[in-house]
Amino acid sequence: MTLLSKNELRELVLANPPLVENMIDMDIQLQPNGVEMTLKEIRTIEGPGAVDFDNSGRRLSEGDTIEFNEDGWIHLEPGIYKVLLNEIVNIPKNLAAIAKPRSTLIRCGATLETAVWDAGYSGRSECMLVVHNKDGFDLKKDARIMQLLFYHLHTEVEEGYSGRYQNENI
Ligand SMILES: O=c1ccn([C@H]2C[C@H](O)[C@@H](COP(=O)(O)OP(=O)(O)OP(=O)(O)O)O2)c(=O)[nH]1
Repeated sequence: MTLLSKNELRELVLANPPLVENMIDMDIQLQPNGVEMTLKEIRTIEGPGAVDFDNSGRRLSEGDTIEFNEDGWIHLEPGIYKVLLNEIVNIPKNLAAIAKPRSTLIRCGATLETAVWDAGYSGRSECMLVVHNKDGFDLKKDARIMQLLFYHLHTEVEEGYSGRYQNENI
């Protein structure tokens, strides 16, 4: 696997379908080693989820949207939250991606928990925000919160992602 850098990312963002669409400002969000993703919405995570082997007993936790104030900010007390991103990603069959929070979050005692973006997935993704700081953390709508890192696969997958979250939130 090799990590894509800025010029390759720009080409793929300008392709059809775009690797990442609905960016606020491509010039700011395209970074040397990845694409910065921004905050659309924050929700609570409520009720027990469930997961098993064959997904027959899978149950997702629920949650409510937390509103931004009139200046576009949210103050979050310590805890866990679901984060919805503004951007829609379209991962081709020869790439996969992983994400990391911006170090600014880490430096403030907050972080994001993320999984793997599969070859062939399209959608507006969701992650978990964890606020560890006892005094909480403030976030503004559209904040750049995480970096998505795209990797070339040694071999393209024959069948792309076709799970439950395909085309989610779009
Ligand atoms: O932090 C992440 C990481 C990935 N994704 C997207 C891209 C990924 O391709 C898709 C599905 O993720 P995963 O394969 O981990 O889901 P699953 O729990 O295994 O469910 P399924 O088997 O239905 O895909 O969700 C997110 O929304 N958030």
